[in-house]
Amino acid sequence: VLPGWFSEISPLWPGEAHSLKVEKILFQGKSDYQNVMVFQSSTYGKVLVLDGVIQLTERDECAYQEMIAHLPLCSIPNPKKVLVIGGGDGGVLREVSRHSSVEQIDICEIDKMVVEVSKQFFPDVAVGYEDPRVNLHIGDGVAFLKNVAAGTYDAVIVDSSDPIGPAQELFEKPFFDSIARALRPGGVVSTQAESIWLHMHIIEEIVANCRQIFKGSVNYAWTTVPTYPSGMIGFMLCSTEGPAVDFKNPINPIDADASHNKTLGPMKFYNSELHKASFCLPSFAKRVIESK
Ligand SMILES: NCCCCCc1nc2ccccc2[nH]1
Repeated sequence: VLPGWFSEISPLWPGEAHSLKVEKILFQGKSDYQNVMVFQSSTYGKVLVLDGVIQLTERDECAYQEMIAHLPLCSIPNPKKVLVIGGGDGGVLREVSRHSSVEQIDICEIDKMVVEVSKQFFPDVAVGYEDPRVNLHIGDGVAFLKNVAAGTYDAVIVDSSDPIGPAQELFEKPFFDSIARALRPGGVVSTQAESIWLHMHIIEEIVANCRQIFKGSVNYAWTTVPTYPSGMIGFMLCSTEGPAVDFKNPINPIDADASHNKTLGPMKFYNSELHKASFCLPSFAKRVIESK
């Protein structure tokens, strides 16, 4: 049989669809929250798809996981307590574990099937769960944050899917309020913040909410992910009132010699020059994001 093609048709990117050549479908399931599929692509390794939307491929996941984790953690001295909302594939955990100052990594993922499927088909991504500092909570991030004592975390990373489906609430103001409350003064948050090519209106709203809630700094950074429509995705990087955080100046380099970095191997994407460059925006985005 001729291998088929997977085309990513979604209301999130009307009129366009990125396609990948399929060698073999490895898993198809329906969890309590979404459809889950894994396929072997011809040129991007294995691919994780949730409700028809590509979440990661083995070939380019590094560009997303490394940036969403190191942009916040390399911007503050000595991060100790980190919370990941979403990120059930374990890739953000892998990257957070590279920071030897970190003592506790809590993760709250709503869909158990994503964790199990990642451990089965994406061992180099799910390796993050093997770190002894990781505590996995299966549940809704909104509810989880309500039970967190104020000022608990140095950093919160929201590795969500998109505002259509289970992650919808993770893009709304009350959720950002609960993050600000959970962070210490001068604490930082990094969230998946869509594409400036496709979602400028969503980003405009997110930025307006963040400016009301995070009284430290509010920045938008971006990375290039070939298998995401428009070839890129961005992040909100915000800090709460307190010790100033200059996201554009990475003050906390990763200890490359730390033991966990020896087992994980070198980073494939992030470096401090790219850290600085990732906050440079095209004019059409700058005038919306930096004026709000
Ligand atoms: N944790 C996975 C990150 C989000 C994956 C889904 C996705 N893919 C996208 C492509 C362009 C803009 C927003 C997108 N959102």
